[in-house]
Amino acid sequence: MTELDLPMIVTEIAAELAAETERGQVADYIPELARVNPGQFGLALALPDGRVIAAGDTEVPFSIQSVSKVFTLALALGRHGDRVWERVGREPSGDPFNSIVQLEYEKGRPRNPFINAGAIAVTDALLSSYAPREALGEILRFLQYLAGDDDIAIDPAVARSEQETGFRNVALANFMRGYGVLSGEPAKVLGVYFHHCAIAMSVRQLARAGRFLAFDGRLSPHGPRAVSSRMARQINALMLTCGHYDGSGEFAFRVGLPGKSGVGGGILAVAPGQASIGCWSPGLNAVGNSLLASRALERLAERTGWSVFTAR
Ligand SMILES: NC(=O)CC[C@H](N)C(=O)O
Repeated sequence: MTELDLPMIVTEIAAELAAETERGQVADYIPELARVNPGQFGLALALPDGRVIAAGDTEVPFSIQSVSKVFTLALALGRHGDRVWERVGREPSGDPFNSIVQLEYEKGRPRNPFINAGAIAVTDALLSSYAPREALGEILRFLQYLAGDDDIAIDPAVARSEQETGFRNVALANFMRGYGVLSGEPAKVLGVYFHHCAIAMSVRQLARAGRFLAFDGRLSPHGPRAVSSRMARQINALMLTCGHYDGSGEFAFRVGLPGKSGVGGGILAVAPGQASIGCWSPGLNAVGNSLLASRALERLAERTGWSVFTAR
């Protein structure tokens, strides 16, 4: 097989998407996110040899929002192992990320760790080992370690904005507390949840932070281990089946790689053995996933041949 010209592929995709006029809608239910300029686009690939290939707005920090759920899940699994699954399931929900409807039928146990209810339950699990401030410190340190970059922080304006308007998340947390699925006080759990969603990172940092998922739990194929290979495999499976909420089937069909989106417009995608991919464009499609980042990843998968469904 001929060697892929990744710098050219990445540059071309970034140029094509910068020129798009239809860019989706920025999330406006979190007022601070409504102010983000939808004209931005960035794509970064972290490769097995340590190189990062990037184009577009590669250094602009954006709100990672639900992409943070991948990292809190990894931390909670590392801390509590399979006991995490006592409070959250592993099935796609087929419902929007902030839906409450299944919770009543299913006795307050969220379908998976990537919908809001599930991620709030995972944050609650973390709080059985850490005080709120400590938990946020652990999450940030974990991301800094994974990305090899200390310059990753919480955006306080986004956290505040969400704290002031996150009524639906308050409902989800109280509902789960009513069923005993949350053990902590809802306000405390939500405080940590809102703050980890408000972490800001660039696509370069995100691509580097996701390397452990592309390389069997290690930061590079023969590098230091961050999580077990079993855990990396399991998180990838959940990203593929649940990472885009009720758009997960469509993303798997079009892109064919595990991915996790956030309403800030970011997507972390994983091409096992090949690359960890950070992509960002703030405008969202109808189900709350980045319109142009999804499109970019579809083109990247087509042009590289990367897919978890293809023999290589
Ligand atoms: N899909 C998302 O990124 C949602 C996360 C956001 N912080 C919320 O709770 O609504």
